[in-house]
Amino acid sequence: MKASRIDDPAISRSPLAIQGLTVSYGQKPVVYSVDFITPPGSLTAIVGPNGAGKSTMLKAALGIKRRLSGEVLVYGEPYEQQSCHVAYVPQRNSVDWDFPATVLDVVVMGLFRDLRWWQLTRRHHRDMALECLCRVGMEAFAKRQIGQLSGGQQQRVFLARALAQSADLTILDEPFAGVDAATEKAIVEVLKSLKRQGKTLLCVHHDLSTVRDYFDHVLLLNVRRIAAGPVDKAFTEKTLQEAYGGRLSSLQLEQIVMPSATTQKV
Ligand SMILES: Nc1ncnc2c1ncn2[C@@H]1O[C@H](COP(=O)(O)OP(=O)(O)OP(=O)(O)O)[C@@H](O)[C@H]1O
Repeated sequence: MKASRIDDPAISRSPLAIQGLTVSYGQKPVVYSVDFITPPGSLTAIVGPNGAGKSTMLKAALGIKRRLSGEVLVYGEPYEQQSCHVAYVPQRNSVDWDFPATVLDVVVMGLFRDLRWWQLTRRHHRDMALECLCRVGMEAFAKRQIGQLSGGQQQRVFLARALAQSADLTILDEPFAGVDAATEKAIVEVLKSLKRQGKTLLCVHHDLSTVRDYFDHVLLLNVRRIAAGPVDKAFTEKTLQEAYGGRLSSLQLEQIVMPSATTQKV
C-alpha cells in the first residue's frame, strides 16, 4: 500500500509544506506546480525575478489567494486547521496605514488572533507588546499613530507584531524593501535570533548579494520551482541563470556566487 504523504516525516515535521501548488490570475498560471518543504528551524530566502510569483505563492499558501490546485500543510495538517502556528508580515505597501491605531495597538493585536483593536487588553499584554517593540528599537514610538511612521519604522513595527505572535513559522514578504542599512541589520539580527530559538522563517528577498550572509536555505522560483535546499547547494550560478535568465550578467553571477568559491578555496 502506498504510504500517505503525511506519513512522510519531512512533511509532518515541516512548518510549511507546499505540494503541487498552481495559482492563476487569469488563464495562465503565475505559480505552476510548486513543491516546497520548509525545513524546521531554517531561515529561508525565496528568490526570483519580478513577477516570478513569490508573493502569489505565499498568498495562496496562506489562503489569501485561491489555489487552482495543490496542498498546503502545516506540520502535516491542512493550513486552515493550523494557521495559529503561522505569522505573516505582508509587503509594506499592501497595508492601509491610515487605519486608526497606535504602534502599540498594532503589536498587541499580534498577541491575539481573535482580539480586535477596540477590545480591552490587559496590562501584561501591553507590557509584552512593549518588550517586542524594544527588541526592534521602536519602544519610543509606542503611542504614535501608525500612519505617522517612516517606511523603515513601519517595517520594524510589523516585525514586532510578528514577534508578539511568537509563531513557529513567520513568513515575511520583502522585509528589507526600502529600509536603511541600520534597519536592515536590526531586522536580520531579530530573524537570526528567532532562528536560534528554533523558529522557522521564510522571507521573500531581492538582494542576491546578501543571500549567503542572511539565509541558510533558499527557494529559487520563476513560476516553477527552479531549485530549493541549503544555500551552498541550491544557490549556484546555474540555478541563478535558470531563474533570472539573461537578466543577470556573468559578472554579476560571479560576484554573487564568488563568496562560496572563495571559502572553498581557503
Ligand atoms: N491582483 C493581480 N491581478 C492580476 N495579476 C496579478 C495580480 N497580482 C499579481 N499578478 C501577476 O502575477 C504574477 C506574479 O506576481 P507576484 O506579485 O506574485 O510576483 P513576485 O515574484 O512577488 O514579484 P515582485 O518581485 O515584483 O514583487 C505577475 O505577472 C503579476 O503581474
